[in-house]
Amino acid sequence: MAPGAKSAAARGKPSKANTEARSLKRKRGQDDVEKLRKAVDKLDIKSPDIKSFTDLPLCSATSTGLRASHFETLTDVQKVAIPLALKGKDILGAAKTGSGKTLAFLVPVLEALYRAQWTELDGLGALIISPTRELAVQIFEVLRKIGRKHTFSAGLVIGGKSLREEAERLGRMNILVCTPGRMLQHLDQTAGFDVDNLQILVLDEADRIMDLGFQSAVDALVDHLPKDRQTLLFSATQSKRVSDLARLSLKDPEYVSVHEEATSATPTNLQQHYIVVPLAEKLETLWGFLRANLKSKIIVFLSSGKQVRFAYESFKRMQPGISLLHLHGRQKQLARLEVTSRFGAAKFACLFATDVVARGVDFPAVDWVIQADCPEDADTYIHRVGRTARYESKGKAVLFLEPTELAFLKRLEHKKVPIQKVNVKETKKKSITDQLQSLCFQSPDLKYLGQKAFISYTRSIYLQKDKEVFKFKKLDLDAFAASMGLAGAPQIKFQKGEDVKRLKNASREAMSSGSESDYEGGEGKKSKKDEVRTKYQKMAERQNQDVLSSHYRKLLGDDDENNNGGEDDEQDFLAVKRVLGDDDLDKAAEDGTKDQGMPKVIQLGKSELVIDSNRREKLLKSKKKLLKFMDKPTKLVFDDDGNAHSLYELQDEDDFKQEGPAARLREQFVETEATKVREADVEDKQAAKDRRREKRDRAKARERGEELAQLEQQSARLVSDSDDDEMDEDPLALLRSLPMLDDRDRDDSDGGDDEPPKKKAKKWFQDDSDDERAQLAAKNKKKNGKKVIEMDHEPDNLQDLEALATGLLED
Ligand SMILES: Nc1ncnc2c1ncn2[C@@H]1O[C@H](COP(=O)(O)OP(=O)(O)OP(=O)(O)O)[C@@H](O)[C@H]1O
Repeated sequence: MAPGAKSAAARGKPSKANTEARSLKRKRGQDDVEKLRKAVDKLDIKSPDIKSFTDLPLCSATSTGLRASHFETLTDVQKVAIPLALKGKDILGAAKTGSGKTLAFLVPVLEALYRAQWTELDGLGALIISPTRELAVQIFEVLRKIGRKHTFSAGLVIGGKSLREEAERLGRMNILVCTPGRMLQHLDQTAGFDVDNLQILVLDEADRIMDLGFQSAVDALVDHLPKDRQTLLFSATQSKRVSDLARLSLKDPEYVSVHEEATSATPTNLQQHYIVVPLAEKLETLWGFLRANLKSKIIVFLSSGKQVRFAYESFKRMQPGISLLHLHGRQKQLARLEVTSRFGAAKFACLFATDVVARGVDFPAVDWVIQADCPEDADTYIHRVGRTARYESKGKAVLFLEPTELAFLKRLEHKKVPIQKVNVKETKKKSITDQLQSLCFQSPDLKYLGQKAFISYTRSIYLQKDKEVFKFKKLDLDAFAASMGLAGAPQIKFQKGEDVKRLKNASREAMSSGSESDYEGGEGKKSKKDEVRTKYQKMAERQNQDVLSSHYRKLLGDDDENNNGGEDDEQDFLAVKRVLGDDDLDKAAEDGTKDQGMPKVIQLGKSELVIDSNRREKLLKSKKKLLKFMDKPTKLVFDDDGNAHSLYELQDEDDFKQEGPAARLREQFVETEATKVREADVEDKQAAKDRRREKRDRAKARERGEELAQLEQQSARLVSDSDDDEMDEDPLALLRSLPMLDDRDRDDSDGGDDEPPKKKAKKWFQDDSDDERAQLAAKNKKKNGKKVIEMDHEPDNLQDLEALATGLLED
């Protein structure tokens, strides 16, 4: 490059050569786009020659990205869906799990924007919606890989960051991958976020997104989007419901169902089995399975987050010899992402999960999918087992069926799911009930988790729609509770009219009741993050955790519930109340209320003291302080036999009559009581007199001390005024200088000006009113560090004064 050109570039001014090069490039780009458009128009979508990505009219950026990501051969669904989508058709795509649907929509997205020569200034061109954050992250990663040579900006909108932080970037994005709730929140609240140019809308796991749980969010979201756009819907279990198509304003959609004719709805390289396991043997069967497959990568699906937590926590403590992970919708986003990436990278591991990863998530090389809890329907079954045997790999799946759930096999058959029965080897069976029992005994946390897991499982069964499969009444709940290590089956009550799917879909924020939020339907709701709540308040708020909640709310004094009238009963799933007797007080004080699982309630007389904070816990250590919480004491008298009686008791009427006429008895009673009062009065007066005398004597003694203090001050002053040498020479000089009684008397009578004589004189004759002053003086004395010499009489002669002076000097 010429020096001149270099300096021009350095100054930021494009050189003539550069400008020419750029316009040439643009021209070539336009030519390319034009060629591509023509090639797409000419593309025969039914051509058997379309086998690999190179057979498709794709721009070089996309082709390079695909090649660099090692994607060459097209999968069945890609062969059919990509050409149609390139031609701008709306698509309803259905293909088996792991068959490559992600690329079937990502490639057309990149191509559509490329051909439209989309730039940053054009705003949002494509929106891809996923039901879960995990899946959204995964789609975004694939997009980044294959789109690496494109210049489009792409973003992930799944929450987790502040709305404002996300909003700042939204305006600059060309492609967004999002979950419905969060996206809707932005569309509603982010000023200047313009989606009017949107070219393509994609719904992955479309049947799920069109489902009840997302209905309102998706409808509202679609309302914001322009009608004139291309729409692509994909799922392994696609529905062709006309109502759904109308909701999304699809225009003559092409139905791509490459495996419709297949004999099985699940991948052919997937082996599927079921075992019949009574509910009470489920955990030990699972344990036995894990112990027998330590060198495997396993996903265990359970029906609720609470069960996931219980299975994970209890198995972890029992150390099966395989690394355990757990994932459910109530975990924080960061933890969820960390678990997915850890499990993805692991060679051997077991992941306990809810349906949060049932759909779409592409963990590599999963060997086993265990469905320890029967899924709610056959579609969920298909998606769950689809986490293994993906693309061309093999996989195995086992479904645990309770003997009462065998009707589920019919549902599977109807959906063309080939499944075979197997039995667990007797030698592999091993009870873990004792271990779980002792674990629950040792750890109240685990026990509490177990109770919650028990309730959430039974509740989910009760709420299932398919009553032919899920027969709540036939379950042996006591045996189930025992198998979890619980001492008894927690008491449960169900709310009428609950819908299991609705509960499951509702977000964590939306449901104060705390049901699982495995999908991201309503995450746009306002969070209560800013409120500071205690652990017990949080426990109380989780109504749907079913255990103890209403009880805690009552303990916390929340009157709302008490005002609910009839609702009270409905919400009172289980009432567990720990009331400690007085005997427990010391014990509780000793252990400092170690049981952190629940607040303690101490019965104090008729009232209850709730120990729900550290401050109150400390209270336990002071019985004195506890007294203030007690009712007023009742005075009792004890008879000779040691029986307690209240102070006044009615006498037996017959006994009373035998004692004589009532009037006489009354007179007698009045007389004896009056005598008692008179005697007591005399005693009281005497006692009062004695007290006064004692007080006077004490005051006198203090007064004398005061006087001595005065003397000391005087002597001290004298000492300081006199010459030190002189003192050394004549120690009696001080003594001689002491004021003599006669002098004072004289001063008194004379009313001389030198000293305040009255004050001085008074010191030896103290009355009650002088008490305070005397005390003050005594205090001053002590401050000066001098000893107060107490005399029981006035120093009325020289000896006394000598004694006083000696005392002072000695000091
Ligand atoms: N053309 C291809 N060549 C090689 N591998 C591919 C191809 N297309 C997809 N794959 C791989 O197949 C796996 C499954 O793909 P993908 O996740 O898109 O499946 P899916 O149909 O969306 O599954 P699900 O229904 O579970 O969501 C991925 O690991 C992906 O990388």
